[in-house]
Amino acid sequence: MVAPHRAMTLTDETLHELGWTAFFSNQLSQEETQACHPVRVMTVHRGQITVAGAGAPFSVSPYIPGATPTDDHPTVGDWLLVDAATQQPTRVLRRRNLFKRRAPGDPRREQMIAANIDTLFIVASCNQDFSVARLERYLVLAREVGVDPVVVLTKTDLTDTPQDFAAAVRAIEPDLRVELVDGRDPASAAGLAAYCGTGQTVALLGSSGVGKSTLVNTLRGSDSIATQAIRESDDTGRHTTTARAMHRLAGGGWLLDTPGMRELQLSDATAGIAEVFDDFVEIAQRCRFSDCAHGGEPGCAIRAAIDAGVLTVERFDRWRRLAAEDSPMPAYHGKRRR
Ligand SMILES: Nc1nc2c(ncn2[C@@H]2O[C@H](COP(=O)(O)OP(=O)(O)OP(=O)(O)O)[C@@H](O)[C@H]2O)c(=O)[nH]1
Ligand SMILES: [Zn+2]
Repeated sequence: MVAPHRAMTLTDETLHELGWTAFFSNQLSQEETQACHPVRVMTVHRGQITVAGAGAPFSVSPYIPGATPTDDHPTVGDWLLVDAATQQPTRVLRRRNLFKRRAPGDPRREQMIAANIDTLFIVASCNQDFSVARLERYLVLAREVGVDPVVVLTKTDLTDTPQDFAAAVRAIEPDLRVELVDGRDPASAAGLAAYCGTGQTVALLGSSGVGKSTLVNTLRGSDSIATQAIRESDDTGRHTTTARAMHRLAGGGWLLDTPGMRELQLSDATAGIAEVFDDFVEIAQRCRFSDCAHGGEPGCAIRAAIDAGVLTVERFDRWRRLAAEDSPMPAYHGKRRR
């Protein structure tokens, strides 16, 4: 029994490196444990997905028989069960979290972007582009999706007072994790290694120019984006080169980076807003009128709290703006719908 046991251990290690945990293995029935292999989706590209498991990466069909809601189909970062005999995917395992966006050109349709991310780096820079309001929006999104956020403040070399920026972030939420980095300097970015260990999956979000690509290159070390294309056969047997979505990091973790992830916008985020502004939500419950607009109605607990210095008027304005954007009324969205 020695040899099979050793083989088993090796397999487990490989899956562990890919991010396999009890959360996923607990979902397998005894039958599935015997008949299927778990694999992680590395790339989704033109009707083909590339997966990695115990063994070399290979391509499988993205079509799962009987999977009707769109969400039952695989996206990047997913764990998928593949039938050992037929190599056909049988089902997507329940996700820890799922990033979606409105499909470009059809806002009623949702598109899956990425799944099973352990840590979301919300990137902002220590310069005039820094905006608490924008960070709050990204935090709301992180809460909504159910992913752990870490705020990464870049360009610390361009300011004498990086701690002031960090303090402004902590004022949003006292327990928020904040990392200060010069994104171009590997030694400075070393503080991020704690989130990028074996089997850990991270993703980055942030506005244009804050230093996301710079950070990605630093985290990946010598393993630049250009060297991580994978070759796969398309339907006609020709070889095509596909940009990978899951990038191996020096510390053993994974960076999930797709164009969709970078372009993510805040959409419906009611739950997330309530969590980031839980102090406001709680106090608003004490307003005399349940539909209080906090605009000067009698018995408004929010106004009273602002007057008493318990809540700041700046955060109140941001809360109101986010809540308005989140409203189902098109007029609040600031863009016309046809
Ligand atoms: N001084 C300094 N410059 C930085 C730092 N991080 C990034 N930069 C510079 O800022 C500029 C923008 O960085 P990018 O990494 O391209 O930013 P990005 O977020 O990927 O931008 P998009 O691709 O537009 O989304 C580049 O000129 C970088 O060299 C930093 O920590 N310090
Ligand atoms: Zn009120």
